[in-house]
This record gives sequence, C-alpha cells and structure tokens, in this order.
Amino acid sequence: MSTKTSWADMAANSAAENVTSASNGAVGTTSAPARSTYVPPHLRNRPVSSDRPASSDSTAQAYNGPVTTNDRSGYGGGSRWAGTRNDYNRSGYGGGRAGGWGGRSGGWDRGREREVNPFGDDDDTEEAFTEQENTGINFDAYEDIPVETSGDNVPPPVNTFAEVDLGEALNLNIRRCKYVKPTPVQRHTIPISLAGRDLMACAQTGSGKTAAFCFPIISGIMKGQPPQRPLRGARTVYPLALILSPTRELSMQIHDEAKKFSYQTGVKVVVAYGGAPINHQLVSELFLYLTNNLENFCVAFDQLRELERGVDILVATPGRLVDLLERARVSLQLIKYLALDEADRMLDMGFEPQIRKIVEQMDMPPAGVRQTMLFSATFPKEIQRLASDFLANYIFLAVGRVGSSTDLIVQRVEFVHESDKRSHLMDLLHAQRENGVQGKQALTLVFVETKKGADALENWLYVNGFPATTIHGDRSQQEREMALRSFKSGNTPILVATDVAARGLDIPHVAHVVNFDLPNDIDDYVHRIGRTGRAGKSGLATAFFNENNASLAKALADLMQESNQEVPAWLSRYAAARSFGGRNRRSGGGRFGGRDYRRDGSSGRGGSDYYSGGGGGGAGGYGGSTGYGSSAGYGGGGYGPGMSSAWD
Ligand SMILES: Nc1ncnc2c1ncn2[C@@H]1O[C@H](COP(=O)(O)OP(=O)(O)OP(=O)(O)O)[C@@H](O)[C@H]1O
Repeated sequence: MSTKTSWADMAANSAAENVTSASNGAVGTTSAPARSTYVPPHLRNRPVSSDRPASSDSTAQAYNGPVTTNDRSGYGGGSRWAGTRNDYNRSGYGGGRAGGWGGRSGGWDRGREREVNPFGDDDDTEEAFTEQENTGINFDAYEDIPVETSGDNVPPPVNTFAEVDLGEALNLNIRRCKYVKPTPVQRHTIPISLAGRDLMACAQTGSGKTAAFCFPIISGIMKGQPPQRPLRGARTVYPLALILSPTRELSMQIHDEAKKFSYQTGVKVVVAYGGAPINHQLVSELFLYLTNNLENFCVAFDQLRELERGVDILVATPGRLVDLLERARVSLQLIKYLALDEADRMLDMGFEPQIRKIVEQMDMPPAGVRQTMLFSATFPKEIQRLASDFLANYIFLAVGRVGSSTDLIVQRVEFVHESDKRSHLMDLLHAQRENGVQGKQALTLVFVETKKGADALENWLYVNGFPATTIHGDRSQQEREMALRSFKSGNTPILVATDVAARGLDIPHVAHVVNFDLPNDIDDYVHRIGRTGRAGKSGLATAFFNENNASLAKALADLMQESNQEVPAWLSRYAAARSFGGRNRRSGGGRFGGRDYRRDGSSGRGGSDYYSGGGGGGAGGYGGSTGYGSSAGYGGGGYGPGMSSAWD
C-alpha cells in the first residue's frame, strides 16, 4: 500500500483546503455556509419545483448543495490526443474551460445551487408528461420472451409501474423518462427486490437492467428509516447503497441514469471511478503518465468533493473504491443495498479479489443483512457458484437471451482472412454510406482485440476518409470521454474499441457492430453485439471469422441458431469439427444467457458438468476454457489482486 500514490490522498489534501467542516458525511466549503446537518432520506422525500430550493427549512436547504452532475469536464489538462482531429464534440465538452476546473461556471464555492434538472425541462406539470412515451421501445418484441425463475416464494411479476409502490417522486421521474411500462426484466425483478429478496438476474442486453436495480434502491432509501451515521471521522462518508460496475464509462452512465431517477427525491448519488496507480506506468510513458495523472487527479478531486457532500448511493469501479476504503474515505457499514452490474465480469478472475475484499473483508454488513442484487446478460455457472457466496436465499431469474426470440439483432458471420479484414471493413462502410445509413448519423462500433490494433485501425480509417475514433485502456480518461461523446453525437460515426466498450454502454443509434476481431469467449460476443438492437430497436452485427477463431465456432453457431439466424454452411462445418473437445463454453444454452446452477443439483464447489443446465452445447469443462479468467479476451487488460486496471 505504501508504494501507492493515492489519488484520494492527493485530492484529499487539496480538497481539505477548501473544506471547513464536516459532519455525518456532509461537508461545507469555505464560502458556503457550513452544512453540519445531514438530511435523512425520510425528510427529503418530497417532489419540489426545480425553480427553488427543495424546502425553505434549513435542513433541507443544507442538503441542496451544488450538484456537479455531468460536469466532469472541469479539468483542462492536455493529453496525447486531446484536440486532435476526430474527437471534437463541440456540443458541450469543456469549451472555454481549458484553464482547469477553476473555470467551471461559478467555481465550486457557489454554495447551494438548485438541483440540476437532468431532464432538461423545467416544466414539472402533469401535462408535460401525459400522452408521451418512449417511442423507440418496441414492447411487442418482448412479449414472447421466455422467463425462468427459481428460488423460494418468488413474488409475482407486475405489469405496470403503478402496481408497485415506488414512491411519488420516483414515479414522476419514471414518467419524465417516458417509461410507460416496465420491460420484462423490470416486471419480474422490481417486486422481488421490493420484497427485500436477494437476486441474481440474467436478462438480455439493452432490456433495462439499470432501472431494474436502481428503482428498488432509490425507493427503499426514500422510504427507509433515517440512518444514524456514525461520527467516525469527519471525512468518512457512509453510503446506504453501493453499485459496482467494471468500467469507468459504465459507472458514469449508471450514475447519470441514477441521477435522473432520483431527481428531487433527495437521494444523493455519487460516482467514483479511477485511473491507474503510478507504479504501473512505464518510464517511457512518463510524459503521458504526468499528463494523465494530472487529469486523474482533477477527476479524483471532483469526485472526492462530491463525495464529501454526502452520499446515499455510491456508484463505483472496484479499484477506486478499494482505494477509498483503504483510506477510510468511505465506510460500507451502513450499506443496505449492494448491486453488481455485469456481475459475471465483476466476479471473474480479474476482479474477484477486489470484489471479495470490498464485500467480505471491509465493514459491509453480511449477506442476509444487506440486500444483494446481481445483474448481467450472461451468467456462467462457475461464476454463479462464486456469486452465491454473496447472496442469501436468493431468487434466480433468467429473461430471454440476446436476440433469442425477438430477432432484434441480425447476426452475420463472414469468412475473412486476417490480411483481408481492412478492405472488407471498407467495403461494409462504403455500402453503408451508399445506402445512406451514415448520412442519417447511424453509428458503427468496430471491436478489435488489442489497443494497438485499435489505434492502427482508427488511423487507417481516417486516412481512407472514414472519420473514426477509439476507446481503449491506453487512452486517458479525457480522451475516452471525448471519444464517446464524439461517437454518440455522430460527429465521429465510427468507434473502434477493445472490450472496454463491450459491456453495458447504452449508445442510441448504434446501427452496426462489427467484430473485426472476434473475442475468445462467446459471452463477450453476446455483450458486444448487444451494443446494438437495444430497448426494442433492431440492429446489425457482422463478425469476421477465420481459422484463428475456430475455438469459437461451435458456440457461435449454436448461439446464432438459437437466435433464429442463418448459420453459414462453412461455420457449421467448423462447429462440427469442434463438437467434441471444443474449448469454448456457453453460459446457459437454450433460450437464456444463464440458468440457475442450483437446478443441476451440483451446486457444491467443484460441481460437475458445466453445461448441464443448458440443454446441450459444447463439451469440455470450464477450467480449461479459453476465455474466463484469462485476460486474453479483454483488450483493456486483466489484472491481479490489488492492481488497478485499464478497465477501471
Ligand atoms: N421501461 C422502460 N421503458 C422504456 N425504455 C426503457 C425502459 N427501461 C429501460 N429503458 C431504456 O432502455 C435502454 C437500455 O437500458 P439499459 O442500459 O438499462 O439496458 P441493460 O439491460 O442494462 O443492457 P446491458 O446488458 O447492455 O447492460 C436505455 O436507453 C433505457 O433508458
């Protein structure tokens, strides 16, 4: 630990200069009146107009401190690619703020601002929400989705949000989001979570899992008893809920979503994600390190300040959270809700030690005392076994599988030799252009295996007239954010990415996912193609396959067949050749991304057939499989215990 240069310490020392008093996790700034009173959730649970402070009473006012949501661009540190050709997103990225975070409008000593309206409308009237719906959602596509539940006394699903008591303020926000009715995973999981049950939920990509775990948490905090936060140290904060996710971008996205859902509920959401520690940088990258670290420092500073104002829901990546815990900036003593998004990824060998440390070795209440919710689109059985350590008498829920019965994603697989991949991609992009798809700002996400490969392909595309940008673990936080913004806005309609972008990211209008390099693991493929065809929309996924991908053939052919896709004869031949002794595994087979491993009757450690719940599929055990636990499939790079990661 001593070798670590802690962002938390650095930022804390600087932050301390701006901080005068703290109590129960709420901290005042030098120019703002000291916020010595923490407002318990039960007092905050009232919808108020966005035009005035939440309440005229002093406690509620005290809670309404400055909110810096979406204001991460306050740092202006230059970096390797910053300001270069492709990454401009003029729509709001830190324009005029190059001087650093002090340039943020009003600075951070503005004291108590009203809560920023994340919906961008200041009209809170009923009429503003009526007769509107999230028009992009094709709910019919979900009607025939298979659902499987197991566990004791499973609460029945609901058909509408009105059937469950989520609370007035949250209901208003659901309507602001234009969610007219719950998606299948929400229909099933919300009543389960509201009943206080632990949950392992496996549901299609893009089917609304974020809201599925956020709604019960926010509602529970709103309705819960006011917490007695211990006075352990003025700088220690005590969140009531913890949401962990594997990447910075996903954490930010969950944070943004949770902020929307908790608008004017009084529930405070804060995000903490991190950069790499000093001892993992190469000397030759010193300059890059200094630049990035300044940026990391600025991000950390911002996050820490926000944290010190008090937090109910902490959204975090594991590495940064461990850092915060080790430095006693955060205590998990009062955690009532623990949610792991992309839970299978969080419990694979890359992250598991950190997750165990957070959940089992710090001060978090044990399973059964806290409520634990695990969500992913894929749940390999070995991971389920590990996960069961964190759960008490849980319910397992499986909802469909990517494209399983809805055919939302058209999957194509083409045989392309390594040397032909670039020209083949070019052909696809030209065809797209000719069809006018890109003219309408449709976006293409291209997955490659390595970070270097991503940079090289981006450069080649650019030289050949296709504006592209990249996201991978070697890019600085600022570059990653700029790339995402530029892609989302359509300014740069092609994003070349490693697996760091494979999970969770909800980017509207991604029309085409190209697996330029196929992953080693079929579950990674499922998550990658799930960046399109989201929330009832349709999408296209093209994979370049060659002999290097032979180990994936069987699982890929099976998945395509299950999804009613056309399987080329040559792929079937590859698959047949791999039928025996094939190395790739499948999470659940059949119609789901995973099935309850307890059904196998082999729930003890070292249980038997890895595939037995899945109705056939590949042979071979988990232990020898290609992908899980190996970092090979992750362009962002895996890492060992105690180390930070490019994922983080
Ligand atoms: N009830 C709903 N009605 C309409 N839209 C919804 C509803 N619930 C979620 N959405 C929207 O669906 C999209 C996908 O949701 P989300 O990102 O939570 O999916 P996910 O299941 O977590 O996907 P992934 O497995 O890729 O992480 C989001 O844009 C979200 O706003």
